[in-house]
Amino acid sequence: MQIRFTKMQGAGNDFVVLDETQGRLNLTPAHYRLLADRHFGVGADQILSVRPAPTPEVDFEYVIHNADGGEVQQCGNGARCFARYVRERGLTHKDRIRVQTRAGVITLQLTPDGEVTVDMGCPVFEPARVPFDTRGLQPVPQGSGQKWPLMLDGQAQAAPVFVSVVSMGNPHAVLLVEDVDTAPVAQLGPWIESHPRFPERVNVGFLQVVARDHVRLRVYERGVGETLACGTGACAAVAVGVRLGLLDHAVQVDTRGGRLRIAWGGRDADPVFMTGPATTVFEGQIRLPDTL
Ligand SMILES: N[C@@H](CCC[C@H](N)C(=O)O)C(=O)O
Repeated sequence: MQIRFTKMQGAGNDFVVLDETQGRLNLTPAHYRLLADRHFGVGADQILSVRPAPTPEVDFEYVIHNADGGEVQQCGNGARCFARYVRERGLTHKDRIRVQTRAGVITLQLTPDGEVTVDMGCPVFEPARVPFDTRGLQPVPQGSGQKWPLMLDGQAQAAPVFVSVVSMGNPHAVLLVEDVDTAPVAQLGPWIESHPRFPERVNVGFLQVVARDHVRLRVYERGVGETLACGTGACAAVAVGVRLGLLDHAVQVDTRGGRLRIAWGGRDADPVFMTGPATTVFEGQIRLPDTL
């Protein structure tokens, strides 16, 4: 089969976007892996599918697959690209778009300067809902937050790594580091991503606090590896930083691929707002095997 796609990026987190508003393409996990493959396919961190609204309360359904072919609940940088995509293709004329994700409904607002602000919903810190298995662990309190000691079984490192856990619809573990440039992202990222205490695996954020309103962040994403930016990772890192008493409520997040602005009021019922860029890179067609 031959399918049309649009390549997009938000702060360097890149996507293949597929229009399924006129009918499902019926792709398998192997098809998503091939689309994401940077040598044999188009190349992307995630594949985003635009589907018709499943209920009258929303405008579209937003379906996300990681480069490893697995379907996931949420993607922040992708949400901004989704908003630009549906507007650029004339699928809606609205500036404020509500979409159904596997993690619930989120609202995307196109701003006059071409950026997109997303209401990403409320962070959830309850470990069981991340999910994170705390059995036998003693948390270290800090501010109104917690850090959990994580032993990396079978590794030379004897001391625990301390992580804060939070769900932004998808699971995140956040570690504080002195300097993201020298942080052991390639070593610790995959160990923590697949640590048995995270039954659904986890996205791993390495957070450097520069000032109360400015951080630097690298994220080792579940199902992908390190990406140039992770929108939900930025929301998770700022929410954790606020809870630990390290950050104010509006924070500039510098990633390797660009800058995001995150605002969170600090209470359980406060949603996190993420603002940043979204760009169309090119459009094309790709031939995929019918069965894969
Ligand atoms: N790049 C994303 C997150 C995509 C999903 C993530 N890898 C997961 O498995 O939960 C973002 O911008 O939020």
